[in-house]
Amino acid sequence: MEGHPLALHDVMFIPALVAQASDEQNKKWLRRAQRREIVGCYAQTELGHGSNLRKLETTATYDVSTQEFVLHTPQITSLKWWPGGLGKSSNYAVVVANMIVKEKHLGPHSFLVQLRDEITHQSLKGITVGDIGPKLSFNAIDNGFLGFDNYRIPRTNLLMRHSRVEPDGTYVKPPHAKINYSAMVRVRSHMATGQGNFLAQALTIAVRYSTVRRQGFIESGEQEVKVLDYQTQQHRLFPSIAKAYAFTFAGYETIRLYEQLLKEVDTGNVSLMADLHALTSGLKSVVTHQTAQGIEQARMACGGHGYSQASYISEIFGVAVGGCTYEGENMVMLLQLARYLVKSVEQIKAGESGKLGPLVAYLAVKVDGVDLEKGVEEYMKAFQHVSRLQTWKASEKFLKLLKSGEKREVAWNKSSVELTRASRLHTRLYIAETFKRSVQEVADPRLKEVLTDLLHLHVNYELLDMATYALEDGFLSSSQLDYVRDQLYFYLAKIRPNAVSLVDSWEFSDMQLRSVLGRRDGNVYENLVAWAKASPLNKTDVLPSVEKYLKPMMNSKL
Ligand SMILES: CCCCCCCCCCCCCCC/C=C/C(=O)SCCNC(=O)CCNC(=O)[C@H](O)C(C)(C)COP(=O)(O)OP(=O)(O)OC[C@H]1O[C@@H](n2cnc3c(N)ncnc32)[C@H](O)[C@@H]1OP(=O)(O)O
Ligand SMILES: Cc1cc2nc3c(=O)[nH]c(=O)nc-3n(C[C@H](O)[C@H](O)[C@H](O)COP(=O)(O)OP(=O)(O)OC[C@H]3O[C@@H](n4cnc5c(N)ncnc54)[C@H](O)[C@@H]3O)c2cc1C
Repeated sequence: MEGHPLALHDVMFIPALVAQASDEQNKKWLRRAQRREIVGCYAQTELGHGSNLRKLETTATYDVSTQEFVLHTPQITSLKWWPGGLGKSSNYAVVVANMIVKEKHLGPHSFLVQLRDEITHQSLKGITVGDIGPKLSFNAIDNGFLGFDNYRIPRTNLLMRHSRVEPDGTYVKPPHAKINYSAMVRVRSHMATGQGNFLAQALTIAVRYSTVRRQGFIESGEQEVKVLDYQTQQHRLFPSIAKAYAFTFAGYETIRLYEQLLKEVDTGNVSLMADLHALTSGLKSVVTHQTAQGIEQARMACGGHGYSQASYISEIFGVAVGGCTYEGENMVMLLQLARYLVKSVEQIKAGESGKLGPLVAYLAVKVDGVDLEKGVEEYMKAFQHVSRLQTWKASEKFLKLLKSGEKREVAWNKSSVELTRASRLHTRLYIAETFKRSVQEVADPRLKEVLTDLLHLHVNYELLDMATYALEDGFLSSSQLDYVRDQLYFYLAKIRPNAVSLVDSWEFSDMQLRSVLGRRDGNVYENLVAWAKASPLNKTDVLPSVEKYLKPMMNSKL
């Protein structure tokens, strides 16, 4: 859970080689990396810049006389800062640097760079490298810093699957300007399943514990109830169970799309890139934010014991919440999706709705109302409506400012809160639709019934959560919202008997969960006592600090 020093080797270093190195280069490097003869990381972010990649300061200047690139970090803010596994473990890195050839700045490109001696592991001359120190979490990963002092690498270490620099310095452009960002798109494509998994772990702990913990009464005179029987507890946990499933389904789809993209790019077809970038930018942002919220609710649902490290939920939270920042800060990524949404609106206004991709086609189709009692399809129409409403509103605001003479960037900034709202709603629609499609495809009727209950819970919870948008233009009436509320409570109660099976179906072992509260056998109290007794403070009855500090204080006559 805390990560491990080779995580980035598998998650980004190897995928960057696969996607960006040529076949010839990979004959040299990939097999060695896969056999872990060399250990690598992905070094892009700098002390001064992470989000704005065009302003990365590390330069790779081509020296035609020696056919080498000279890597250099000219000032303190140019140091690479944050890359996982960089500090101590890696001896190689895929380094993203601004490439300069014949004095022309050609933007960020990826290079394979050796950092440490393969035998002694000592850092090489011209390289400064180390660990950035303790973090909120993820402390088993050595996130690092890296500086270059005119460090030379061969020309052939530029990853050349899509763009090339010939020996004489001729630059061959990639088929798409952002193709070098593929390692990030890959991780973003995997994040929905990864985050769904974090959420699932926290929920397994909280749901299991909630069937062990008894506190208070629902009907007087009865035995104290399992806290999971309280409607508030169910409302705290069950919508997140639905989300963990929904995120996993959405993630399967984006992983498949990424694999498809890789194949298409190899045949020169880059048409999927913009769609996948927009989709994964929104998805990573919404999923990480909602996962962090869901995990924190799971912790609070465990009361005081949730705050103990014995719950392990705080560690899961610390790791998961990092996802709101890494692979693109969430606001920045929501604004990337917003660019795509605004462009879609501009297309519709220009009478080109036919050109819209399938995920945004709904933006052109107005619906006057819905009959929610007819089922999930009507909820989808309601989600489409609120997303369309907000997307148009935000886009119109931006376009109006533009028309009034504001500079594009200023108009964008003044509309950005509204734009991020549109991106979230669009992404939540996508999550609901993939959830619906995935449940429809389930063959086993008993499984399908339980998942359908979760889907119903999800759509009711979501619609209620975005109700202000739907009420704003009278699309939904307050009596329709009463219906949604009733449905929500109905499904909370319906899911209760299956709640433990739903979390057990994720099959986390006790070793994986590392939680005293979430133990499969339910023996929470005995093990909490044993866990407390094992605390380092309990190794001796009287601590040395008693003689050193407490006694002098207690005996002082002052
Ligand atoms: C098994 C798999 C993994 C499982 C993961 C599960 C979790 C498990 C945990 C494991 C360990 C944890 C790992 C943590 C690892 C973390 C790694 C990192 O964080 S790496 C660094 C990540 N950094 C970023 O994400 C930086 C964010 N910034 C950007 O991406 C860009 O700067 C930007 C997109 C914000 C802007 O880019 P820029 O070049 O400046 O764009 P322009 O303004 O010039 O142009 C915008 C234009 O380009 C299009 N665009 C941008 N990016 C892409 C892309 N990737 N693909 C396609 N198109 C792209 C964009 O849409 C715009 O198009 P336009 O038509 O002009 O609107
Ligand atoms: C756990 C962890 C692991 C990481 N691993 C790696 C790794 O392996 N390799 C690597 O290269 N990097 C890694 N990073 C770095 C990470 O990718 C960056 O921190 C991230 O992309 C955010 O960039 P930043 O730090 O520059 O944030 P900033 O951009 O400085 O964000 C600060 C604030 O400014 C806002 N902001 C910035 N730009 C805009 C804008 N255009 N519009 C509106 N608001 C804006 C943001 O929303 C945010 O609120 C890791 C980070 C973490 C936390």
